[in-house]
Amino acid sequence: MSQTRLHLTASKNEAERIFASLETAFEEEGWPIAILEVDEERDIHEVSLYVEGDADEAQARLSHVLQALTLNLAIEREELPDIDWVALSLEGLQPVRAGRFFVHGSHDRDQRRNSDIAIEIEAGLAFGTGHHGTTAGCLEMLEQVVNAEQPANALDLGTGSAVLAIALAKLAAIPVLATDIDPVAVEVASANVQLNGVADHVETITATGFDHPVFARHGPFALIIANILAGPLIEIAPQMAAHIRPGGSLILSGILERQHDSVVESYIAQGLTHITTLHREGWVTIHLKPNA
Ligand SMILES: C[S@@+](CC[C@H](N)C(=O)[O-])C[C@H]1O[C@@H](n2cnc3c(N)ncnc32)[C@H](O)[C@@H]1O
Repeated sequence: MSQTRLHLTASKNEAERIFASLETAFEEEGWPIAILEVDEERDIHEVSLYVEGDADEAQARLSHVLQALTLNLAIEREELPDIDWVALSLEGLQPVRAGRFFVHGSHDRDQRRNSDIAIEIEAGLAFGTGHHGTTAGCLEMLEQVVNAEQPANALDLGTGSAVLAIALAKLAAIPVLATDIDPVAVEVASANVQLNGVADHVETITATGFDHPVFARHGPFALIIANILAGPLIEIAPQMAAHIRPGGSLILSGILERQHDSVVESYIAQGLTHITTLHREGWVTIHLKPNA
């Protein structure tokens, strides 16, 4: 189906407020919404809404959201032809190495080395190609934790493209539950799981936090990895603590350096110990373990 892209530029704070309101205003449609960091120093962020269906109605609702937030921002509209989004999103995508992992698109298969754990990713509209500091930080830390602890199972909460779930399945050959709040991401995740030949190990589902019956069947988990954002990570700290096995590990990312202490404190309050933190491009990846 053809799509219309409605987009506008805003400060980070405005973009986050718009994003939160759009999620509510367009809840039923489930259309993808994205915030792109265009220029962090000048605080320019681009909010895009990909509309399948009545674009006039969507634009009117978006204007209404802006009015309600008292933001006077121009909405730009772009009709998107039927194109191969996956191919487009991979144009110019450079492969990335993080620890032993080599994350690449289909056009860079020939750059794989024998010693690599290669992960082929078609990112499409889902987040996670290994380029972001948070994904790369998670890949590095999960390799260290898996090698040290040999976990028996894992949860990748906020799986996006499934890059971390695939990394876990390839490195440790353990059952991995991969969840995401966004059904589009779950479709992309599931396709990537198939593409990388790890469908026997990875189950993908749409879920918000731990709100899904699957958690009654799965878990507790020896390893939970969640690259979402500081806010939701703090919110779900009690459930995280309830779903981690004694002796297990929690890897948290999507956290800005200045948010580090408040995330760690909220997990310490749930009976976890802070083990270590990895810094990458202004983002942190945090390793915690339940108290013995
Ligand atoms: C930053 S991306 C991370 C993708 C991938 N795991 C990676 O490391 O590259 C965060 C993902 O978490 C999902 N997400 C955000 N909040 C969530 C929640 N409460 N429960 C489940 N998924 C969530 C988003 O839809 C998004 O796909």
